[in-house]
Amino acid sequence: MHPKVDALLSRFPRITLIPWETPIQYLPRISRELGVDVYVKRDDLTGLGIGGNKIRKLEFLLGDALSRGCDTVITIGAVHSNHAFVTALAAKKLGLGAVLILRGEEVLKGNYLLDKLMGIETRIYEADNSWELMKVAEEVAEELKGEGKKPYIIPPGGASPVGTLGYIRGVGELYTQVKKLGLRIDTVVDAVGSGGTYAGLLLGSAIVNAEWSVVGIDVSSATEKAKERVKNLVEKTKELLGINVKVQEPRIYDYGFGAYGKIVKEVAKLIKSVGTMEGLLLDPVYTGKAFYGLMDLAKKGDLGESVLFIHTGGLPGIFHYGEEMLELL
Ligand SMILES: Cc1ncc(COP(=O)(O)O)c(CNC2(C(=O)O)CC2)c1O
Repeated sequence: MHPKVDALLSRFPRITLIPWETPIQYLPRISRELGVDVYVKRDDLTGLGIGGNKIRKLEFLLGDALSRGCDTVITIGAVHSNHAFVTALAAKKLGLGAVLILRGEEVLKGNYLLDKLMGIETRIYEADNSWELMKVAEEVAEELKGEGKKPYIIPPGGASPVGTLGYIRGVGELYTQVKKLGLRIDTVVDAVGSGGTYAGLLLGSAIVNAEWSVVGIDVSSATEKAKERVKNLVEKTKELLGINVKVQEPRIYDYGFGAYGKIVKEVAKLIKSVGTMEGLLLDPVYTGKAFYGLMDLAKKGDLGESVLFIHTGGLPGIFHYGEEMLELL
């Protein structure tokens, strides 16, 4: 771990949910095809349940919940939400209750099937985006308080200053690994949903004074909103940390193909080719679109000679949308 990051984060409650460092993997065939060195930080292997990027945030969010004596976690997402499932699973692992506030059609596939298999309480609502359901989360919290419980609300994607600490710590781990391996990384690339991961990568990279640039791939085709959310998160997290470091402007590109969750042929084909070329599985909602953007930008020469992709997980998305993807191939 990075001493400066460690010192900065040591005063915040954190529960260890990731018992190891996730590996960095080189992709020889993709690199040869692109003429750019492509590495992957395997944060799909964070280990709890389906793994993924959210576990890093949950170490601080659930650490905070426990330090406040909370006993029930409430969070929000789409029915296929990776974040919602792993949040509830981690809560249960820690002996906490969990209520998921989900939006969209109940389909017993992927993460929603996992929600049910694990006996997680889910409540389904109609909403165009997860943030609209924060009001419902507050109502559910009041209901639980009425039952004598101590609820803890986690916003969509864990996109709060406390959640953002997760990827500041993640950058500390990544930077130390890159130095130890003697790698030179020009650009780090990650998918942008709620913006918490990207905000943590930006702020963490500034704290360790990393040489690389950080690029976000917007998977929802709502890039200006994503930039605003990221900027706001960076500023609020700097306040939480009591620091005033200069952070690069968010560099976010739209590869949402028109809408969040839209399953498209280009991405389905890319998932197949990356899977068969490198044995690496991407998902159609987040990492498949993000990797598509990485390859497109790399071909244009926009990412330098050496790129590192943060694989943020999302495997259940293949099982939620697999039949739709198959029809496109
Ligand atoms: C596999 C995967 N990769 C990247 C992201 C984007 O992360 P951020 O939300 O931190 O921007 C998600 C998010 N998922 C959300 C969810 O509800 O699952 C928060 C949207 C993700 O699941």
